[in-house]
Amino acid sequence: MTGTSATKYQAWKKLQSLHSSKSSKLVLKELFASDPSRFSTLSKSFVSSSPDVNILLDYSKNLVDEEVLSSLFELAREAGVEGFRDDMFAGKHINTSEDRAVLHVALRNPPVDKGGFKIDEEGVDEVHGVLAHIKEFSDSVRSGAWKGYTGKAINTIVNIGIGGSDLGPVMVTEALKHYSKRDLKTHFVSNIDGTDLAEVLKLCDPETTLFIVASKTFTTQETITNAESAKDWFLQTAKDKEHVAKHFVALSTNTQGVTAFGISESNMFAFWDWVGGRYSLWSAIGLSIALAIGFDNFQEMLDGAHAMDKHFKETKLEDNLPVILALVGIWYNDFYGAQTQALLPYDQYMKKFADYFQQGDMESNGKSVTKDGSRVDYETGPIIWGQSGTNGQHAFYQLIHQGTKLIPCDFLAPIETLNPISGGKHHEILLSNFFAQPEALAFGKTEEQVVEELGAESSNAALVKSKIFEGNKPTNSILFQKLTPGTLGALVALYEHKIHVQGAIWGINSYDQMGVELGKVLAKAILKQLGNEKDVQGHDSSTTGLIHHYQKNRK
Ligand SMILES: O=P(O)(O)OC[C@H]1O[C@@](O)(CO)[C@@H](O)[C@@H]1O
Repeated sequence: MTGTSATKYQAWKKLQSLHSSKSSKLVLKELFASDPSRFSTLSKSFVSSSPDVNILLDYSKNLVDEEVLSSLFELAREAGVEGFRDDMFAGKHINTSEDRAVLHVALRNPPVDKGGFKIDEEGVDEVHGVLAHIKEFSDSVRSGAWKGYTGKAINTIVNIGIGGSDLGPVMVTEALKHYSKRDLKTHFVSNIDGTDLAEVLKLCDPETTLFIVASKTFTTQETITNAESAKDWFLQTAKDKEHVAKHFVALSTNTQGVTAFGISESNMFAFWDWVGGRYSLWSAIGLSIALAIGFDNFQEMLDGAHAMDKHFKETKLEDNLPVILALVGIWYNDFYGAQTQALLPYDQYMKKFADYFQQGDMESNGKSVTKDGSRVDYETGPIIWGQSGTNGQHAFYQLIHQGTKLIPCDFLAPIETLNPISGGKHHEILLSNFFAQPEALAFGKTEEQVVEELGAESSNAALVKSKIFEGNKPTNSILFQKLTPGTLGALVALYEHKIHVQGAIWGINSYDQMGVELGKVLAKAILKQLGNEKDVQGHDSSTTGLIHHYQKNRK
C-alpha cells in the first residue's frame, strides 16, 4: 500500500536477495549472447494515431533478466501502483500534506463526450474555458489584432516566472522552436538577479512588448519583484497606468494577488490548486507556448500527453512504458546504489529537457519521509542531469564510460530530423552516435582487444589498462518518429508518470515541496539585516562573517 516504507515489501526483500546473488552474473554481453531475441522481448512501442506519435522504448541494455523484471513488477503491484495511479486519475487527494488532488492529466483531458476521462474535482469543468481564453488571446496577439498602447502590434513576449512557472515554457518553446512564429520573440525572466531582467529589457520596446506574470501563488518573491520592476520600466515610457492592461497579463490561481498587482481579472488566465507548479505547463502557465507556436500546436501537445495518459492508465504494468522506466530506475537507484539518472536527448531542440526534469523529478521525489511520517531507510529520488548529444560526449562521457560511478542513461532521438541540411548528413552522424554510445557503454572493450589494437605499444601495461572499457553500463534508448508537439507531449507525460510510479513505490508524497521553504524564510530575515552591521543578528559565525564582509566591501 503506498505511503509505507518500501523495505517492508516482500518484493523489495526479494530484489535485495537477487541483487546479492545475481548482480555479478548480470553481464550484458552474456545476456545478449544467450538470448538472440532479447531486443524484441525488451522493447515496447507506444503508438498513437491522433495525434500521430510513435515512440520505441528499448530497455534491453539494462542489467536485468526475466526473474529481476518479474520481481520489479511484483514490487509495483505490492506497492499498490495501479491503485495509486487510478486514485490520481479519479481526483483523489493523493497530495496528502496539502489535501489536494493531483490532476495535471485533467489539463489535457478532452471533454468526456469526446473520449476524455470522467474526472470529478472542482474546477475541472473550467479547463476548456481557460483553453478557449488562451486560444482567443494567443490568436489575437499573433494576428496583430491585439494592440499596444500606441496602436502597434505585439512582437515581443516576456514571461516572468520561476520554477514550474518558467522551466516548462522554456523547455517547450525551445523544443518546438521549429513550429514557432519567428517574428514574435519570446524571452524568459526568472532569476531575481537583476541581470536577468536587465538583459531582456535591453531587447524590448515598451510599445510592442507583452509581459506575462506567471505565478501559481502570485507570492513568489523573485517573480513579483521582477514583475514590479518590469512594470516600472514600462511606465517610464508609457506613463499612464491605464496602459498596463494592454501589456501585462497574469497566470495564477490567486485572483486577489493578481488584481492587487494591478492586472485586471479579464487579463488573468486561471488555474487550480490541483495543478502542481512543476506539472503546470499544460495549464495557463503554457500561455507563452501557445503564443510562440500557436494554439493548434499547443493543443496537439496536450493531445500527445493525453494519449500517453491513456496508455499509462489502461496498459498492464509489463507493457507500460512509464512503469518500465520507473522500475529499472529503482533497480539502479535502490539496489545498485546509483545516485543519478542522465537524460541525453540527441536532438538540439531538446537541450532543456534534462533541466526541466531537474525540477520535475527532484522536487517531486527528493523526499526522505514517507506519507505516513516515517524516515526512509532507502534511497529515493535520483539526481537528474544531462544535456543534448553529441555535446555531452565531449564533456562528461569520459566519466560515464570509465569513471567509478554507475550512471544509468536514457538516450532519446528522432528518426526524422526537422533540419535535413547537407542532404541529411548531419542527422546520420548524430544518429550513428546515438546508436554507438549505448553499445559502447553496454559491451565496452576488453584488454585483449586493446592489446591487439596497440600492437607494440601494448608493452606499456598502464597504457593498456587506461584503454579498457569495462562496459556493462545500463541504458534505455528511446527512438521517436519526429519531434512534433504531440510527440513532445507524450514524452513529457511519459516521464511525469515515471516519477509518479517511483514516488508511489517509495511511499513519499511526490506532489508537495516543503523543502523549498526554509531557505526562503531565512533569506527574507537576512534581507532585513543587510542595511547595517549592527542589524546582523542570530546567525552562526560563518553567515555573520560573510554578511559583514559584504557590508564592509560593498560600494
Ligand atoms: O508559480 P509560483 O507560485 O510562483 O511558484 C514558483 C515555483 O516555486 C516553487 O519553488 C515553490 O515555491 C516551485 O514549486 C514552483 O514551481
